[in-house]
Amino acid sequence: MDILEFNNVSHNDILHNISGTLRESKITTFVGPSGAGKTTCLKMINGLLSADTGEILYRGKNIFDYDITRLRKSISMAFQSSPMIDGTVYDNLNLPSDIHGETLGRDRAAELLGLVDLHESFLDREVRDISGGERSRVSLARTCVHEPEVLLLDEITSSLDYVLVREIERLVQRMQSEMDITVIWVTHDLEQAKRVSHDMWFLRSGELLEQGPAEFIEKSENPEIQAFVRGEK
Ligand SMILES: Nc1ncnc2c1ncn2[C@@H]1O[C@H](COP(=O)(O)OP(=O)(O)OP(=O)(O)O)[C@@H](O)[C@H]1O
Repeated sequence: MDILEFNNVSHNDILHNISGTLRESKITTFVGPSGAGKTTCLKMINGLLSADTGEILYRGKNIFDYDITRLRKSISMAFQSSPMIDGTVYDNLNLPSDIHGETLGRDRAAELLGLVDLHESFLDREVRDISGGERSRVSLARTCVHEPEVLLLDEITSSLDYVLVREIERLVQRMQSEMDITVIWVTHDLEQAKRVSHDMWFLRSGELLEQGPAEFIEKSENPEIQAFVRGEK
């Protein structure tokens, strides 16, 4: 079943008539060369950017017909380089609640760390003292505070070395299946996309050239996609 649908979505000069669907409880990666519009598409899904024309449907309803606060609880986003505030891991996990005038319980915070295989003793660690891999885990835990249905991930492994990249990929795959959530993951790394994707969207110059089960990327007859797969663009 499709959980999200783009209908002829355009945004400034960046996206042009994007129409496509995203399946529920799957990992879909947005791939394509730099400047293709991958991050812009992602930001449109939770209303950080709006369409000039066209619409995005979430469970059949225009995303702007939802209360934006509730939408962002259901559709949560983790950013490149895992931005954090100064303070402890707990302070950072508490941020999404704090924004809504709530406070995250310590037990729930410890549970969230468990989800990403970090011991609860991390709650009182200063974020400036934790490693890059731990930081990525905390960032992922933070996206889960409000038990989202959809996780939007923007290049979350780009600053990590290869071993950590694989660890985070396995963690996201496990989170996806254990929590039965939908993951939409922007990556410029085709090998990563091939490892983690059920489905892919291939974007280039603000257009969605092809979409579907991940295998299409190897079989596509589109010369632009073939060139990308060969590493030429
Ligand atoms: N706020 C903005 N104002 C003007 N142009 C923008 C803005 N944000 C993005 N762009 C442009 O839109 C295009 C698409 O950007 P976007 O970040 O969505 O691409 P991307 O596929 O995620 O690229 P990358 O892999 O390099 O991050 C780029 O040419 C970028 O310079």
